[in-house]
Amino acid sequence: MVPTIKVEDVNKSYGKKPVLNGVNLTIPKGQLFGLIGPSGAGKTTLVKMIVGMEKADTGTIQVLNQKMPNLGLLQEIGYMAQSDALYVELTGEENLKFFASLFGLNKDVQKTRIAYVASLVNLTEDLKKRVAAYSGGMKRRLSLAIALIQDPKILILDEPTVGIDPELKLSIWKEFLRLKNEEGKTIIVTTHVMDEAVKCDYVAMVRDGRILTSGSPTELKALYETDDFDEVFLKAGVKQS
Ligand SMILES: Nc1ncnc2c1ncn2[C@@H]1O[C@H](COP(=O)(O)OP(=O)(O)OP(=O)(O)O)[C@@H](O)[C@H]1O
Repeated sequence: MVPTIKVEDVNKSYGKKPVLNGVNLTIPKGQLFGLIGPSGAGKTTLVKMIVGMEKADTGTIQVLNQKMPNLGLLQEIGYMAQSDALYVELTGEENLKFFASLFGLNKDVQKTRIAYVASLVNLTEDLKKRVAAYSGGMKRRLSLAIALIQDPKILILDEPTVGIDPELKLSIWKEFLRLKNEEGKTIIVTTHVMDEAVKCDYVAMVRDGRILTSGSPTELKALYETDDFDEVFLKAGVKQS
């Protein structure tokens, strides 16, 4: 089977600082893939390269069998960045309409998609408010809604639930699982939070620009002989250093 995302021998430096070192990943269609690691590990840099916003110095990245960066794939990738890129003078609804038009959705589809994504992130009641008046968590939720607006095959979500309350976090994760199970979406999520990592099908632990270890949560717990995912990360780090 052709993987949905393939990262091969990727290296990246900013100036003299190496940020990614020989990274390899293969992500099949319909997988919920977690990239976990401490701040500064290189997770954002890696996902930006998969989206096509950054270029690898060496190595290759293929998405849906095409080499990245590739503008033709924009429609197929929903990306939620760590910092919100929103038009704060517009309302939530106007932001969603803007992105929906950018992706060429017709008026009827726009209406249906906006209603769906807004309800998913619990923003239906706030759609008419200007984003300038949104809280940090509401902005995160709107960014997530925008990532989903064009119904992309692939979702790349950089810390999607930071600043979101526990109840909504649970319902958002439930939706990720539904999107994967029922719609076959391929989803990459970066997180610091181990209880989110265990919900993924497959996890890669990143530190200092390298993949320390990877596997399903069950495999990793067995490999490091612990039920505690925090401990898996610590033990993986010790083994490498
Ligand atoms: N545009 C840039 N120019 C220079 N250095 C950068 C740039 N972007 C990232 N870095 C550096 O690369 C390293 C990896 O950053 P990155 O944002 O990928 O980490 P991260 O794992 O996503 O961390 P966090 O969880 O805090 O977002 C950091 O040391 C960061 O300072």
